[in-house]
Amino acid sequence: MTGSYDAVLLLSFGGPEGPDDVMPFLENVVRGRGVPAARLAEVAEHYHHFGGVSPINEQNRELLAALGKEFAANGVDLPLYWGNRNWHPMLADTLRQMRADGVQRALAFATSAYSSYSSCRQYRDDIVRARAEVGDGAPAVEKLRHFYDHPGFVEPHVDAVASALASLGSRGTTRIVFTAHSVPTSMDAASGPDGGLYSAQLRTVAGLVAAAAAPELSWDLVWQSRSGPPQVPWLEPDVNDHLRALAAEGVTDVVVSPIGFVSDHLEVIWDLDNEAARTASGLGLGFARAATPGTDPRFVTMVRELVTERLYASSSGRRLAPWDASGPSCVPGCCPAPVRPAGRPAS
Ligand SMILES: CC1=C(CCC(=O)O)c2cc3nc(cc4[nH]c(cc5[nH]c(cc1n2)c(C)c5CCC(=O)O)c(CCC(=O)O)c4C)C(CCC(=O)O)=C3C
Ligand SMILES: [Fe+2]
Repeated sequence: MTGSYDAVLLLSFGGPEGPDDVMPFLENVVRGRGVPAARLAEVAEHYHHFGGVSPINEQNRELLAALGKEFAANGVDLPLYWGNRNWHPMLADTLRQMRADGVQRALAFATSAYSSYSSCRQYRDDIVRARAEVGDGAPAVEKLRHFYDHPGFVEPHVDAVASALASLGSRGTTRIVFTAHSVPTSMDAASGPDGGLYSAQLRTVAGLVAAAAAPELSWDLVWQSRSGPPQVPWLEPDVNDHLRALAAEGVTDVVVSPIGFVSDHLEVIWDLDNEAARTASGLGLGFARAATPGTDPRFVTMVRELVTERLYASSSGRRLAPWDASGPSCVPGCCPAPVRPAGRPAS
C-alpha cells in the first residue's frame, strides 16, 4: 500500500549537539534575518547551559524509531529519512542519500503544526533550496498537511494539561497559560486569506485543550521566545510579562502549556522551565509546565494516518482537500513569503 510514494521524510528544525556546534547552528538559523548579535550571544548561553546540546535531535531520533515501529505494525512499507533546516543531518545531505537509494517521490512530515511563513512556507522553501542544491535526480518531496487540529496532536496536549493541573494542586485561582513561538506581527497578519491565521489556529487549539482538560478554568494564549530587532513588533504579551499581570490580578497558580510545539526542545526547557519558572517563583505563583506530544502513541499514529491518507489520495486519484490545487499541504493563503522589515525580500 504505497501508491506512488517511495519514502517518508521527517523534516525538522535541527539543533546543536555540542558546544562547537552552537554558533554555526545559530548563524544558520538567523542568516539574513536581521537578528542582533547581542540576542544571538544571549541565546548561545541558553544552549551552553545544557553543554551546547539541544534535545531536539534526540527527540527526532526517538520519533523516527517510534514511526518505524508504527509503520511496520500497520503495513506501511516505506523507508524513513530525516533532514533538518539548520543542523545535521542537513536536508540536502539527506536528499542526496535518498537519491542514492533510488527514492523518487517522498512525503514529508514537518515538526511544525501551524500556518505562517516560519512554521510552514520556510520548510517548503527548505525543500526547494535543498533539491536545487542536490540537482539532477533529487527526489520530489511533498509536505503533509497541517495537523494543528488533529486529535493525535490535541489529545496529548489535553492529557498533559490535566496531569500538570493534578501535580500543581490549587491554592486559590489557577489559570491555564498556553504559549507558542512569537513571530513578527506582520508575519501573523500575512498568514491565511484574511490574515492572523497563525494566532487563530493557536487560539482554536488552546480552546479545544482547555475545554477538554479543565472547562471550569480560564485560559490565555501568550507568546514566548521573541527574537528579531527590538524595533520590529512581535506578537505580545510575552509569557513572563503575562505571569506578572496574572499575579497582580490575584491568580495563585499557573499551568503553562506550550501548544505551539511538538517536543520539549530547548525553547521549552530553557524559555519555560528556566525563565518562566523563575519569573513565577519570584511572584510566588505556583507553576507547572505541561508536556508536549513528543512520542505519544497518538501523535505517532497521527503521522502514520497523515501518510496513509496521502497514499490513498494518490492511488485513488481523488482530491481529498479543497486546497489541493495550491499544493496539498497548505490552506489558502496559509504562509505567504513575508516582506521582511530589513527590506530583504524573502524568496
Ligand atoms: C514559529 C516558530 C517556531 C515553531 C515552529 C517550528 O517548530 O518550526 C519556531 C521553532 C523553533 N525555534 C527554535 C530555535 C530558534 N528560533 C530562532 C528564531 C526565530 N524563530 C522564529 C519562529 C519560530 N521558531 C522566528 C520568526 C525567529 C526569528 C528569526 C527568523 O525570522 O527566522 C532562533 C534564533 C535566536 C533567537 O531566538 O533570537 C533560534 C535558536 C527551535 C529549536 C530549539 C532547539 O534547539 O531545541 C525551534 C523548534
Ligand atoms: Fe503553508
